[in-house]
Amino acid sequence: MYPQEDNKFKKSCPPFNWYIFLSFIFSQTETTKIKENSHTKWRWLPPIMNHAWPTHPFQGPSCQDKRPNLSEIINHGVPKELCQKVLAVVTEFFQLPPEERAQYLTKNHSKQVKVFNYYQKYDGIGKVTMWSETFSHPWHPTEDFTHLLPTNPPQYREVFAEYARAIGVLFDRLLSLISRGLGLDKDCLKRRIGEKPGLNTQANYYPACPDPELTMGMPDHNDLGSIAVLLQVEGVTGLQVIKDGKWLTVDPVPDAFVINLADQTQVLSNGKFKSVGHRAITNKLLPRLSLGMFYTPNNDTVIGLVEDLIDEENPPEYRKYSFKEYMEEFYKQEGKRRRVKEAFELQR
Ligand SMILES: O=C(O)CCC(=O)C(=O)O
Ligand SMILES: [Fe+2]
Repeated sequence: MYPQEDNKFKKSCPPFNWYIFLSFIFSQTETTKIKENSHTKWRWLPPIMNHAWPTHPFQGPSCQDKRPNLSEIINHGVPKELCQKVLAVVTEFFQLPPEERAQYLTKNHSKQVKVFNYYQKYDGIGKVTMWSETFSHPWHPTEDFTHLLPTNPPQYREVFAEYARAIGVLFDRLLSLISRGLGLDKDCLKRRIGEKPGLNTQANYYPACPDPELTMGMPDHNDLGSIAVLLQVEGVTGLQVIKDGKWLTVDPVPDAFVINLADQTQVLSNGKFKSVGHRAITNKLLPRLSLGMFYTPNNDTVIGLVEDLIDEENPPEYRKYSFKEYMEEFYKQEGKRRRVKEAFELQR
């Protein structure tokens, strides 16, 4: 697998010096803060997904989640220059002429490399469409899909492969930290997420929006897999997290990754770690780019309780399911604020 193979990268990492400096970070205000960003050359580009202009104001979805789990980490070992390079190359991709990006446009989710929007149908916000465009593809094993990735921008394949190797190392560290945080052996979570995990990236591009009140970048959701490592461009906010029923803005911190705990971590930890409810809003002045890397079980993996976490005081909260069942439930809930893991909760 990627991390073990990549000794060259490991040697270049700083010591394993984790500093989770903002656990449960929440900014003090829900106001979107926008700073001019001199490093990123943005130009306005209408999203190819959203031709229809929304006709009534966005109401804001409600969410009951009380204890989100989101952190920003620094000293993560992924070189700053590499993060900047990958953001630059993905930005360039979104700045290609729409016809060029449109070759990847699809509603078929079984496609490996695709431009799409998961949330175009969404109850509760009426006719409002999402003001975003997402480019998704696997990030490992590279030899299986690199030939499908864009050749324009020309550096895309090479930069992405280098970034994917570095993030592979990071995922191993995170999974082992979370396992140890649960009092389990360091490989436990990775083992439970299973062989041949789905390793996909999602680059989300949110063009500047003439009236952000009328639409959403990405609606309220929880990530599906185990954890997500999210890189945001500096200087443009958009990510929000729900806490005690309030949306709070997560300002990008220089050189930091946002780490979202996702649904499978909540289930496997029997509710000890919470999957975070989050969304992205748009702004009037600047486009925004975020790049998520995901680590997800494959369809055959059975997600079930970890015996060491269960006792009289902590009875199992979820029934066993295959990830295929979980994804069927996910697609069944299209158009709603998806609450997929809730469908597998055991009734008391
Ligand atoms: O743009 C963001 O910050 C959020 C992206 C996100 O939540 C996702 O890709 O699942
Ligand atoms: Fe997400």
